[in-house]
Amino acid sequence: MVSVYSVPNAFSALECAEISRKVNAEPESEARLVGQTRDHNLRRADVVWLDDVPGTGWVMDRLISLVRRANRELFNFDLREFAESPQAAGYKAKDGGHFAWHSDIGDGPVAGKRKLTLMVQLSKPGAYDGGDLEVMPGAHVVAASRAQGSVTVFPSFLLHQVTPVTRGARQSLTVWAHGPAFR
Ligand SMILES: O=C(O)CCC(=O)C(=O)O
Ligand SMILES: [Fe+2]
Repeated sequence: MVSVYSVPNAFSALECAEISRKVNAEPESEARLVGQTRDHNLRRADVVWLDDVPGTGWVMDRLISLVRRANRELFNFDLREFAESPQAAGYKAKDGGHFAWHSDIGDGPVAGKRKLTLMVQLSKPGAYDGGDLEVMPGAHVVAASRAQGSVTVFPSFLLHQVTPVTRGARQSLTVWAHGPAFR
């Protein structure tokens, strides 16, 4: 069963650089978890919500068409909306950036409706060591492509992690598609 979908060059290097530049111009806040708590053992990252970044409407349009394509070609989930802003995350070696094993489906009214998770690699792979997004679709771990501009899509209930960044910094962009809760 294949349950991780990937698109190699969903964004060009130039587009990734433009997104990063715009995101980096905004004030970042420390990542909070579902329920608004902070737990550095679970996650250490700085986040910027894309909805707060001017001039990124085209990014959301692209993300929507990528999610639709992944859903049409592989998942066939009942998706209804994008109920949350995409989130740009920065994981820095100097801060011990990482995100331990978790599922994206939370208890809240919005996080409970997450069905697909889409991640864009904004950084060049040589900019950092570690920082691999690993997804567990079954007994084996699947590592997301590290290529800049690549997109990885997976069901939000799957366990996944970002291994600690040990050199440099990694930036990613994540968006969720929502629909009636799995049952
Ligand atoms: O940064 C990533 O690659 C994944 C982020 C993530 O898992 C999340 O925001 O829930
Ligand atoms: Fe996640």
